[in-house]
Amino acid sequence: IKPDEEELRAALSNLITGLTESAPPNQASPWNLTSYPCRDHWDGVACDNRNSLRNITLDGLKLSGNLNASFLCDVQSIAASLTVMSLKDNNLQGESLAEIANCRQLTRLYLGGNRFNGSLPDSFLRLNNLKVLDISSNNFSGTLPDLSRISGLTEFSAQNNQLSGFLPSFEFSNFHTFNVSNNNFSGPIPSGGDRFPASSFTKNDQLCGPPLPNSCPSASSDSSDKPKGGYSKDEILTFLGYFLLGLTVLLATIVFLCRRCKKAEAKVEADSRVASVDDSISKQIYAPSNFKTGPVSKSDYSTASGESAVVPSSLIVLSSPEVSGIRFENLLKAPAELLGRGKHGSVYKVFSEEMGMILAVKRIKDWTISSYDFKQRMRRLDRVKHPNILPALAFYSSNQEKLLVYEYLQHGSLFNLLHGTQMGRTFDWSTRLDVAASIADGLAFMHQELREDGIAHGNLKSSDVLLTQNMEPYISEYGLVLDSQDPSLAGSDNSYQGNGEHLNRAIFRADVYAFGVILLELLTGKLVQSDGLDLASWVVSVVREEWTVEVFDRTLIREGASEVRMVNLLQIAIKCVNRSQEARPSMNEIAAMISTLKEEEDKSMDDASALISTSIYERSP
Ligand SMILES: Nc1ncnc2c1ncn2[C@@H]1O[C@H](COP(=O)(O)OP(=O)(O)OP(=O)(O)O)[C@@H](O)[C@H]1O
Repeated sequence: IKPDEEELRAALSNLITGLTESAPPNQASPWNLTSYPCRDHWDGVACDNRNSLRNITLDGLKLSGNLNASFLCDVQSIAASLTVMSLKDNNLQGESLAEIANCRQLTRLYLGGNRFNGSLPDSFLRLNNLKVLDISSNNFSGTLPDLSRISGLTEFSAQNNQLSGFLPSFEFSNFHTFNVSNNNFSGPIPSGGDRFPASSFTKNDQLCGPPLPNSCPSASSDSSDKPKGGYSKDEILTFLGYFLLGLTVLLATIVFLCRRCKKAEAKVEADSRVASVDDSISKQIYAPSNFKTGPVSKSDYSTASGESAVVPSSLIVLSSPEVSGIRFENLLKAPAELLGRGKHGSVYKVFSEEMGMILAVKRIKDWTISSYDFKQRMRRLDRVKHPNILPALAFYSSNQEKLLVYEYLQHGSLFNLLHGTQMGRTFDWSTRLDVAASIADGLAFMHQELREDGIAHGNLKSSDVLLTQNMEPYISEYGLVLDSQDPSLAGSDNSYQGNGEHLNRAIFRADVYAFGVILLELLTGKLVQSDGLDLASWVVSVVREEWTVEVFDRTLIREGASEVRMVNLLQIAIKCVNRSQEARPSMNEIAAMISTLKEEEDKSMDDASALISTSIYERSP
């Protein structure tokens, strides 16, 4: 028995004990808690071949009491694998469902037909793999979090609750089931809602617009808006418009005048700050190192390293409240550890006492970008956020030096997981597929948003994919340096070929190549370059010889992962590493292909779990 299954048994025992405490004796636990959940096939429990929990189905078992989701979702091995949780038609209650959000792999969550109350936790927005959410027939109240942000949601059932407020602006065309009837929702139904019948929205007194028969009151038409002897809504809006216009002009003038004053002041202040920062740097460089770990000297990431540093600016904090007020000088003083030295610079783990947090500081060397362009680029990147892209918290730029500050993610990179320490984590097929899908989503999103700016990742490798405890990937260092393993992009001098539109396209297609290499690493478990082995050419040649199965990671074969879907993913990878850029698909196309594969995988797991649930009902009296 793997230690994980012990852990799983303990978690499920805690869960079920809490929910059956007040049940009559014949309603006690459906499980024999001295046996093992996966090996002994507990009713309603579906595991994969590695004995990790995939689905838990406890519908209609008269369970009661407070659901404590942390028993399951705070256990890393469970959170990393659980995709379906179904607790329908019991007597469960409890306001604190927030911990369910730690089960980040959930695709289907059924809580309908219970007595849950309070508002739906905002933390549910973190469940970005969710496809089905059923909270119907409970006592939920308050407004809904903006569930329209969960882009994969296709079924939402929330009828028969006391939910109120406006409906989030759902993209209804993605949904095949939608029901919010019999609540207290108000305001207009977002556009596209008329794909569903009125019965999906009825019994919400204040809800209006198609498909409901009552149209929404128009802001301007109704003359009864005009109170006796007063002003109509139109008139009030016009006055308000003039007033705001006047206010804007006034504010703009004040801001303009202040800026002029500040510029003059800043010049004086900058001179003194430069002097003081220079002073602190030179003191530190020549002082003995106070780093706690690692053979790092501060000059490794300070600006000076022998140049009599001219520091034109302090650290620029981006839109991160966590690090506001951070100072470059204090970063230099903090204890640091060298994490790695790459082609383009080094990364340090820095403990910032000032912030009370651990940071990863990347020092980029020899990037010829001007300070101005660098700042523009960083600010542009800061405006594009995706849950799988690690944002920079702050940066520093001088002519000699560029520093980037990120949150330090302690659970290591995809590279470490595949080729180094696994830190007790399993990395089964479906988790690999999830990781691939999330990276593809993140890249597709960034490519779409930053296409016109010509900012691709530029240097994607499995060491840039950092994982959280729940195996959620974050791509770091997006948009920092132009470099690529893509053989079709680099010229003999490693410079980029072409110009204008062609170059722009090539830069994005180079990311596609790099992503293909990551897929190959996930599938083969092999290093990109080990003893001269070029992974992409090796895989292509093996496949050409029709020995496809030979390429897959043996642990995947042992696990019994679906060969069909592994081959499908391999085909996508091979398209990505095509030597001709033009023949490669776009990241959007790739993300869609992988998402379809993931759906097939989830469906096959659901079918397995449906078989198990059927057997529960067959066995119950
Ligand atoms: N935010 C972070 N949190 C934790 N570890 C990080 C973070 N950023 C980078 N690392 C780790 O630091 C190490 C060095 O990173 P770096 O990006 O310099 O390596 P590289 O990708 O091999 O180099 P280069 O990008 O310069 O070619 C890698 O192991 C990486 O996983």
